[in-house]
Amino acid sequence: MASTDSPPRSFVLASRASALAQIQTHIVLDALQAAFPASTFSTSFMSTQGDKNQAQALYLLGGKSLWTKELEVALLDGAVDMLVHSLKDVPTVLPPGCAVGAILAREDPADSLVVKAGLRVDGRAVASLDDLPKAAVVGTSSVRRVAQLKRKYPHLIFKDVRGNLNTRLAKLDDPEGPYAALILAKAGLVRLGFGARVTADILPPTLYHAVGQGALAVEIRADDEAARALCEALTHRPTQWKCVAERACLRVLEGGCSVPVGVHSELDESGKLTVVGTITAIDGALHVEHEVAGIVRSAEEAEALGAQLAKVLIETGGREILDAVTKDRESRTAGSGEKTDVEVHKIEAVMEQPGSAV
Ligand SMILES: NCc1[nH]cc(CCC(=O)O)c1CC(=O)O
Repeated sequence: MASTDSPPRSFVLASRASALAQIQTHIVLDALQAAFPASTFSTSFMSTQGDKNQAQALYLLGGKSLWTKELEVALLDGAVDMLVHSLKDVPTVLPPGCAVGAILAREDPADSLVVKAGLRVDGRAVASLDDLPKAAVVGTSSVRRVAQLKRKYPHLIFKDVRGNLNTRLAKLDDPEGPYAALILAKAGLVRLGFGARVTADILPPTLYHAVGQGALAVEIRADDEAARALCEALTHRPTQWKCVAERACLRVLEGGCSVPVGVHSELDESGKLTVVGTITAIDGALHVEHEVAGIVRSAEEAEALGAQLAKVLIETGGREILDAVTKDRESRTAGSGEKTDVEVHKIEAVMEQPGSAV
């Protein structure tokens, strides 16, 4: 436990090296520095498995910790003290010794349509997905988005697009490139200063966003009480309750960022939390959707509500959809697991060190 007379500590904040990750880390650093002027904060940026493997479809990479593993190794080693993540990239089960310390106020969690610069169809600007012609190519690397959008737009072609946000926008606007539009998280575009590129939001019931989308999380060592106390001050309670409910739902569904689970949450002034969850088959043919609501007074109660939503989804057809998704992925990745094995060994080595687990 940090006592009040212990010398102010310095904390190293770490994240991926992408432009978005660096901006997000500075958002957290500025908030910490303002709230705790006696402590010092610095940054460290590194690339992750998700950054390194840009060729393979995210869905087939399949791992739940693509964006977090290398960072967690550095955290548990004590090389860094706080990891800044997009919450939606944080697996619902963390390695032993790691904990979510803070969840900051959420940006708009919506998914947005971004149309190719200057694109016109029949002489008119494109204002929504409804304006795109048959066989137009829409770029997104999220199975959740593809699965849901195939239901309403079976005539469009959904094509994987990888790379950081700047790269994706360059691929979109390339006059020789195949994409008529991309679907991207609005929060990332806004934080990078590309908010003006948003053509339209794609909202429920057309598209439910990812669990945790739009929120920033700070991951800490579970036994670092000083870091935990600092993080407590950054946490935005309404965002935290919505997001822990969404994450509890996904945890029960045994999913990761690459399964077609969508959500939408609302918390009103009376403390009533409403969470809608969806599971959609990869081809869009099957879809289950449910809503739960209840008064919540703590993160634990929010978590219980999210877990209850998952149970209803599983019982009403979700189980069959998730099993089919798993089978599909296994059949497409058979014999190509080497990269993942290497990373797993690395993290196990760290977790075996005495004192790194709680
Ligand atoms: N790894 C993808 C990812 N992780 C977080 C964001 C955007 C920011 C957020 O959702 O908080 C994105 C980009 C996207 O989905 O378009």
